[in-house]
Amino acid sequence: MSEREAELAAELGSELAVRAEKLDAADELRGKRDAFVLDDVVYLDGNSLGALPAVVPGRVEDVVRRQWGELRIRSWEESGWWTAPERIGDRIAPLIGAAPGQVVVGDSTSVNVFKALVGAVRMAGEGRDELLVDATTFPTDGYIAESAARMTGCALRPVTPGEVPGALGDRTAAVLLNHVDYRTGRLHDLPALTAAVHAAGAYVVWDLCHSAGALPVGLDEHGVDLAVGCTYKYLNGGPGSPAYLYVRRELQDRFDSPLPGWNSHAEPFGMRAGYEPAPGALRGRVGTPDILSMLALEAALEVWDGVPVEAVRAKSLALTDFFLECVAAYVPEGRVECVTPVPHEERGSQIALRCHDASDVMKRLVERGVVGDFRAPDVLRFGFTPLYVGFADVERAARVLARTLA
Ligand SMILES: Cc1ncc(COP(=O)(O)O)c(C=O)c1O
Ligand SMILES: Nc1ccccc1C(=O)C[C@H](N)C(=O)O
Repeated sequence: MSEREAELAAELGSELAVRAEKLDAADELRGKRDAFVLDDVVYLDGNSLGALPAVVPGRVEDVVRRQWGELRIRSWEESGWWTAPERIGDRIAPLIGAAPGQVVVGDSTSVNVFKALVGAVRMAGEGRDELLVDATTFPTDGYIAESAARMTGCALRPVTPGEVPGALGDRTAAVLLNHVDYRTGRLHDLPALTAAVHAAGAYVVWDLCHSAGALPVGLDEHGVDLAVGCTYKYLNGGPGSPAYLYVRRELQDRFDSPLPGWNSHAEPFGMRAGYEPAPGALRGRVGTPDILSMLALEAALEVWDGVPVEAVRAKSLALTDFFLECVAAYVPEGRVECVTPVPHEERGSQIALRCHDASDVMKRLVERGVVGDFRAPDVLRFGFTPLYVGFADVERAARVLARTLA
């Protein structure tokens, strides 16, 4: 770099740093950062594991020492343990555009994908023996779909989300899609794809792992049939926190879970030999809930009090726009290729940059205090959680990235 070039870069850098400061000062969500336990690392991996909300350790301590340690068995009732899956489901519901009574928390996302897909095929009924799955999906969804297809006697057709409308037909039973692609960060058109699946007389299952807590989903508004998602990314529930299952109210009576455990029985303590499903979202339950993780999640969700998802979306787009601008200013042209769509309506809350030495670059970035992640074979992934990431973080991340790529 010539002296003049270095001067220009420094000027540009200080201009962007000043802009970052102003953007942070004007940010309505700025105060939310204090609700999290953070250090001086720029944490851009909340799309893999959300940061720890400060309220969680104390709550978990109470659950362990008092609820478990002192109340013991009484806590199933007195501490609200038994009803936690539906209570916490109702806490998540507004974040994904669902009215109460349609979301139940429990099990992993993978297990809920299984329940939802097999449940969808069973609802579709005779003559519909084809299952479409997003060919670019996070692998677990593809594995589960393959097994669900085999078990239900369906043929599995992997297609890209864009190919779905053309692939639908009168044999399609169900379609499994991702709202935001885990690798590229592409946001798919949930309203249009849902409408297309319905026009073909089939059922749609949406995986919301990378959208819930980052952008409005509108499940009820768009008539989604079934949806699943994890709670450890933008919902900050903690490592391995339980996932959730949404079953649209009008379908609940017909939802025939392939995992009908005693927790979804109409009368669990009746200890009857025959299975009779509980009404409502409860039907999505299986066995005894994982109380420690579940109540940590419940505490974590308190950070959402008074936070509209629309404000989160607006900040998320501003953060990713600003990151793209800083990367364009600092990183030599051609060194990375952005694989995340630029139009807002096609972008989730992450930026994915492709470069041949991505694995190595991410290791060095982490050493320098900027934490994103690497996704094989060549993607640098940066997730922006609007509740705790600020604009100065974004500017610093792009600056350190440029230095690392040099
Ligand atoms: C889209 C998507 N689906 C599913 C999963 C994971 O499922 P599970 O919670 O069962 O590990 C992830 C990430 O872990 C994901 O990104
Ligand atoms: N659950 C995990 C456990 C360990 C490491 C990563 C994850 C992830 O969630 C990865 C994420 N789903 C992704 O989009 O890559």
